Amino acid sequence: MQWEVVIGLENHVQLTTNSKIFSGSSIKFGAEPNTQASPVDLALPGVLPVMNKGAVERAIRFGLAVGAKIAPQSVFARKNYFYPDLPKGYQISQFEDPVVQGGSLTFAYEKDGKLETKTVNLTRAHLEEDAGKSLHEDYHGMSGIDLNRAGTPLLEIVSEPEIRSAAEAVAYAKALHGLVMWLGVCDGNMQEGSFRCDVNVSVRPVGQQEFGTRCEIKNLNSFRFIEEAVNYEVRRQIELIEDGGKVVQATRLWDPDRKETRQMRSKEDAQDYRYFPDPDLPPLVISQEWIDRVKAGMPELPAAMRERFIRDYGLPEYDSLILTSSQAMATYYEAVVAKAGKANAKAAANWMMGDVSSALNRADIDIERSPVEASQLALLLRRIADGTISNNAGKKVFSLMWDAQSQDENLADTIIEREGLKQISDTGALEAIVDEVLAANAKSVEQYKAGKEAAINALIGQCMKASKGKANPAQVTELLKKKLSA
Ligand SMILES: Nc1ncnc2c1ncn2[C@@H]1O[C@H](COP(=O)(O)OP(=O)(O)OP(=O)(O)O)[C@@H](O)[C@H]1O
Ligand SMILES: [Mg+2]
Ligand SMILES: [Mg+2]
Repeated sequence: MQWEVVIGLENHVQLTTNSKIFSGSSIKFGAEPNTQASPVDLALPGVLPVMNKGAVERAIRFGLAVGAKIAPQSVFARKNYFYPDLPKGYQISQFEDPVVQGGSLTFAYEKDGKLETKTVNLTRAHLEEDAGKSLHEDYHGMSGIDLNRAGTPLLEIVSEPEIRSAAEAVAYAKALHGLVMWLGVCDGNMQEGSFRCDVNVSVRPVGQQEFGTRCEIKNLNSFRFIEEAVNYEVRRQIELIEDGGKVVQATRLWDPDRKETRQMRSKEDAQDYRYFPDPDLPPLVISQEWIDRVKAGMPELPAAMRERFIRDYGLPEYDSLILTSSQAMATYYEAVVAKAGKANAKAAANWMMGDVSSALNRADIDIERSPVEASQLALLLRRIADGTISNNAGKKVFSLMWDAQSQDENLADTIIEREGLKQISDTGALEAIVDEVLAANAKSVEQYKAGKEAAINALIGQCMKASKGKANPAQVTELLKKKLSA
């Protein structure tokens, strides 16, 4: 049987406010346990929550960026459940009328060596408060509760079940991560839990309309865990069904050490939470003026920048998506093009998606910390474009520039000179090489003259070898053709 994978993601994005969503307590990470929990966060009797405007503003930013509807009026509800880290016995969230409705996210990824782009629709994004944290290790031999995180503002972003593989799920999550950081609504720190992902996974026979039963893997805080957990879960569900079993809707946890998902609890449905509007909070009203004000203060958005890259630099959609996957990447790219010229825009994109990205991945650093500066890369591109060095020599120069960790604006020239990488473009010198090669390769010459055009490649290869790779291949080809047709 052929199976199709169906995935929907819920992302909990911690907002970059200074204080909590309904109280003035700080949300700064790393404070002593229980030093940042106010009576409001603890729901002590007689206190009332007050909505943090900054959190709403960030939700509006996000909604505008994904082309969603910003609800003119949305409602906070109580989601009731019992857990030791939830001091109130309920979480304030949004249920029926979320603040952000609809929208979509477009992203690029590689599938079986092919470059793909995809748009996933969003269901909603709603504001809610985070719960506290149970400390199971090393607390006087007991479990302790740290309520510092209780009341931290979150935006929960929910996708439609339109994702079809682990690779797509990772690409979606990365695009979302890049976007919320771009917008400044989240610091994106996954180790500190600022960006967490719940992955809903089901499988169905190819061709079947109805969805299979989903399992939800909670709280994944790395892209690798998303990939591993989805792949494991898909295999588990298929094996279960093929053995005659049935998937039960459940919440599962990913165990990164044993590389498996484990059932945490059978899934509760909305009705189990007994949602009802929070009587302590009035409806959240957002005027068009407020939306306009937020819009006016937003940076150029990735979607607009993408269009501009396609229009102004002639880039394919895939390239434009990759280059706008983070603001730092886009800024770097534009700085390279500004110095290397628009004619080198596509070459700059290729370099960034190729050698630059590989080097960053190997060093496990972001582009902000790249030892090769945009202006240094731009000079290298110009030297390749003007024929000073070959593309291959360019790769060597790049790797030497990377290791040099130098601020030298002319680093590329310095290295080309030092390593003697300049192409031989002097026609006299080239002619000598070409003549020599023609004399020594009578057989290829004969084949070419007999109409086998591919025979010229062998001759080009010989010329490159004779010049130790420094001949300009375009010039060599031209010279060879001229001499062979003479
Ligand atoms: N059959 C299915 N297979 C895979 N994903 C699904 C399926 N049905 C729904 N989903 C996805 O599951 C997610 C459901 O999230 P939603 O927040 O609406 O509800 P929930 O998980 O029940 O609530 P909670 O926020 O309490 O976890 C969505 O991303 C949706 O696309
Ligand atoms: Mg949810
Ligand atoms: Mg869920």
